[in-house]
Amino acid sequence: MSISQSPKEFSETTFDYIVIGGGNAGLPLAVRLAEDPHVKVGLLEAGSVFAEDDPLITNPSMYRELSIQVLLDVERNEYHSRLDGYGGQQPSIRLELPNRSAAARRAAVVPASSVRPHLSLLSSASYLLSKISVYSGKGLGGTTLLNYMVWDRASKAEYDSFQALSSPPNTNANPNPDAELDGAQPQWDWSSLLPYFKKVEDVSAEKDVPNPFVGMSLDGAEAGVVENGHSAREASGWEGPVKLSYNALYTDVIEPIIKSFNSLGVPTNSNQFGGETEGIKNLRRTIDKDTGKRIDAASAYLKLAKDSKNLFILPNAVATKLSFSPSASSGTHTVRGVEFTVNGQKYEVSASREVVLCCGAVQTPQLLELSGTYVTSSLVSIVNQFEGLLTPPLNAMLGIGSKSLLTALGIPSIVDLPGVGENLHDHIFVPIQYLLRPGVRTFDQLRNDPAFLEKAKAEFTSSGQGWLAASDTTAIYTPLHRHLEEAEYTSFLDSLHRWFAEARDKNELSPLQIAQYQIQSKWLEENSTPNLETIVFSKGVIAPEEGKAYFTMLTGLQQPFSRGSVHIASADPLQPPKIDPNYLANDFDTELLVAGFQFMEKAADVSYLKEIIEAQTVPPVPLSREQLKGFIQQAVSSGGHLMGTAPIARRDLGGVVDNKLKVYGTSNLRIVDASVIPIPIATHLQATIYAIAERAADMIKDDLKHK
Ligand SMILES: Cc1cc2nc3c(=O)[nH]c(=O)nc-3n(C[C@H](O)[C@H](O)[C@H](O)COP(=O)(O)OP(=O)(O)OC[C@H]3O[C@@H](n4cnc5c(N)ncnc54)[C@H](O)[C@@H]3O)c2cc1C
Repeated sequence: MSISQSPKEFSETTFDYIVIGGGNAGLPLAVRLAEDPHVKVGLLEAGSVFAEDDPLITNPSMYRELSIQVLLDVERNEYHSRLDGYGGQQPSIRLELPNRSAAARRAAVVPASSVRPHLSLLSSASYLLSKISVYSGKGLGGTTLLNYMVWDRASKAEYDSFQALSSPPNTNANPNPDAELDGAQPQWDWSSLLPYFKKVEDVSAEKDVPNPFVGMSLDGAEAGVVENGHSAREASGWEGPVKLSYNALYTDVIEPIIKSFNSLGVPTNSNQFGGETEGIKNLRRTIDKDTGKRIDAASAYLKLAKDSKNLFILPNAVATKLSFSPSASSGTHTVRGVEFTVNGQKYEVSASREVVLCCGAVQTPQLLELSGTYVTSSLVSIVNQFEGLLTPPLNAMLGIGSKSLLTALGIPSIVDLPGVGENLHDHIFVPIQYLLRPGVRTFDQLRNDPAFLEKAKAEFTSSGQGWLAASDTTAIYTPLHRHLEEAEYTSFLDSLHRWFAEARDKNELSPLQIAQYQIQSKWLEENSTPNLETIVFSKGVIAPEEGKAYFTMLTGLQQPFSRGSVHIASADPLQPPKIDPNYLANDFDTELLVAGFQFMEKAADVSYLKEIIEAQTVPPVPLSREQLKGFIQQAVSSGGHLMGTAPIARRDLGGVVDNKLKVYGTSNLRIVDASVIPIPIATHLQATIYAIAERAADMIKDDLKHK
């Protein structure tokens, strides 16, 4: 493998495969493709390569700073400015939400009088700001360089839904999953992804150490341990590149939290990787147990390629366009090369087989919409001598995406794919925070007690262990029916169905939204997937006072009904696209968050938690249902899980890629990243994206075998 410093040399190489974006998906994909010594793989990455021991990346405690940055949207620090994928090359993207405007805040139902006395306490809280920031990582490793390192999977039902959206109507799933290796359209479901989840993972750190989660050792009847599908051992991978470990230290709030949620009927899930994900989960982490350091896509995968002679990585290179040649016979377009810039200088590089877009859910649709010209610019300069004779001119900018949207920007669309940049969804969160009674041990100790912090630093430096290697890993995944009384639940479903029928009849929903609704409403009815996640932070997150300890919970909507979009705002590839997250556009999303929030309040009222709580600090006063809706509008923040903008789905539904991840209307352009996830799934995304990348590598290799 070579990490090239010469864009010229890189551009003069003809690669078999060019991968654009060296993140969570792109880097693993490039490394796996280069396992075939007969092909040449080029990887373009917009960001830089971080040193293996850069503490900014590797020290897990840095994520605590990040969590405050992202969830509360306070000023950006060095951590962000060096890594932010939407900043740097691209100006930072801060979302203006109409419902967060000053006017809306004034009109919000939380009475001003109840907020004002606490204003200083809340001054950095996101719900007093009118913008939400969304982030992604920029650098070899992508967002795995800065994410919170938690590792989980969605449920079987959620992955199975990919198949329902991507297979032709009225056909059963491919009865023989092996058939896909003989050129048939592959399946996208739990069974076909499971081997790839396992291929990525290395859980060998768990070999001799039982899961130390306090929930596992609580009284069995109380914990109500879920036994399901595969055994925990069978469902996990033991030899993959991504080393995983369980947290070794738990704060004093974790046991009361588990007991409180258990007593509300939520079981502890001892086998969250087996396909059923409801319950209290102790999430794994991408942390090497021996060194205490973060494992990102670069630290995990580059070592696999260290001896390869056919993988060429060019950092600090922003891909700006693709060049195509039209195919008269089939009507499909073939990508010939990629234009990129390094330090403002333009270059082009050719791909003889395929180009794969792995730029994440925001920049992948941007590149599609700006996808380039019919031929490379060198050829254009020759052709330009005949300017005026050719219609349309060969150097005209072309795009892949909605014809009407692109035409409005003066860009002819070569493949009319209205789904490009649509279907944006995210997980969104709302906080509640409690001040704890004196003596309760939380991560606040690191903030409040300098001697404790020094001791923790020394321990981390000498052994990679201790409180600086520890993190919060408790998450509670629940289906809606756990949150509501039977009558409330039935009435929620009834009004949801009524809304759907009306919206469909008024043509307010896209074909994809209609298909997704059938799936998401079934999940709600059958309780087959969790709909809400509660994340626990054992510390004060929102303006904590000196010397005091807190715990914070965030309720997170996992399967929203609202859909946003990402589209180019200009034909300049270096300008950021416009992200419209459209959070809470659908009232049922607010209703679901109300149910999630009230469940957190209910848990805090159970004796185990009640005993250790001194006061609720955020929101500062108990809220009525109507006030709570206003608070949600103001306090909601992004979970950083943007996905779905180039979904695997049938073309007639608005899909952008087929089951082989190929962009419709092209012969050799694929997408492999968060944008292909077609429907919201209740999980943090990185494990799923690694698995999709591993699978994509096998598909591409297999296609080459059958050529
Ligand atoms: C703050 C935060 C915390 C998170 N925490 C977790 C967590 O704890 N667990 C979890 O599972 N998930 C988490 N996620 C989500 C998860 O990390 C991301 O969804 C996932 O990593 C995205 O993977 P990707 O391959 O789609 O994109 P990325 O990993 O972002 O990769 C895209 C790459 O493409 C590059 N690129 C973009 N445009 C161009 C271009 N034009 N030319 C060249 N290169 C380009 C970028 O620089 C980047 O390296 C978190 C996300 C955020 C933002």
